[in-house]
Amino acid sequence: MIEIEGVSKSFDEIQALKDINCTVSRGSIFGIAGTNGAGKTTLLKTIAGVYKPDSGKISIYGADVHENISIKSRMFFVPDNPYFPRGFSIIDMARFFKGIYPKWSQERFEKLKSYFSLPYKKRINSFSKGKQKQVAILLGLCTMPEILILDEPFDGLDPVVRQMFKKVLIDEVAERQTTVLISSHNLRELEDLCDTIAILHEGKIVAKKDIDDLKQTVTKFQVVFKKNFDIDSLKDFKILSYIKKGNVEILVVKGDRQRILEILNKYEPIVLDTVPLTLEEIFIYEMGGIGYEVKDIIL
Ligand SMILES: Nc1ncnc2c1ncn2[C@@H]1O[C@H](COP(=O)(O)OP(=O)(O)OP(=O)(O)O)[C@@H](O)[C@H]1O
Repeated sequence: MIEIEGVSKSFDEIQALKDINCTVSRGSIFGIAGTNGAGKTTLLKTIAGVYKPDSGKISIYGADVHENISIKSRMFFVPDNPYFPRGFSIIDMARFFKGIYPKWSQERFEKLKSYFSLPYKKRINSFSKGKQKQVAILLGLCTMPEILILDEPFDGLDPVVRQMFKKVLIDEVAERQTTVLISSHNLRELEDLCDTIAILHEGKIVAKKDIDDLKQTVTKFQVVFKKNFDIDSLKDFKILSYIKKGNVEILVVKGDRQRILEILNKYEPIVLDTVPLTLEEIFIYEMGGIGYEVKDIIL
């Protein structure tokens, strides 16, 4: 539903986005990870129609998003530093948004209000950065968007509130099929929330993965074999890492776990452990093969 085709964007001599191609399907939570300056904000602002790409295009529901008011009215963008008019409280903002967003839900506002403890009648500009971000996300949810774009939403939120927002977002997608795009400089932050994660580095998408698929297909095995193990017996699989430490062999292999276990069992292992991998480790192994210094890209 969101089609990004050959998008590039420069600011003077800085090329912030370089030929980005990607599709985001409806009802998915799509994460964009990358270090400071990778191009995350530029990509999100281009998707939100704030920036016009220098080349390429972004289509949402088949139409170009830039200067398209009808599409923009179906999305909500929470920037890294949300802006609130001077002197406005959350209640004032709710009243203001009710007037400009046709699908504003007062019912949802009341529900979220009882859930998130915030000073609803105080000036938002006096709030901490984390609290201002909470307000922006909360108000964004009440506009009942079809597409919710969140730039570094968890930055500055304490762990309890972060978990609460993650739950609200997951419920939102499950109930309303909202498409959510989230950026973060921390891959771990996106791990338990996103269906798909793209890693942006120096303006390019250097990896894009379906999370469930990844977790199922990449396994780490720690084995002590009785018989001499021949790594060639796994030639039908992609070996992402193979290390031998004394008599312990550590393999990270992509492919059907059951079939791999059958092969390893032929060497009569004395010890055979399958170790769950974090998403970060999977990306490191996967991208190691294409020569990126992943540790520098994902924090
Ligand atoms: N309005 C602008 N004018 C000039 N350069 C810009 C502008 N916006 C972004 N850039 C540059 O484009 C590059 C990508 O910036 P962007 O803000 O998109 O990265 P980011 O991944 O969101 O970084 P961060 O995590 O620090 O917010 C950077 O080199 C940045 O300096």
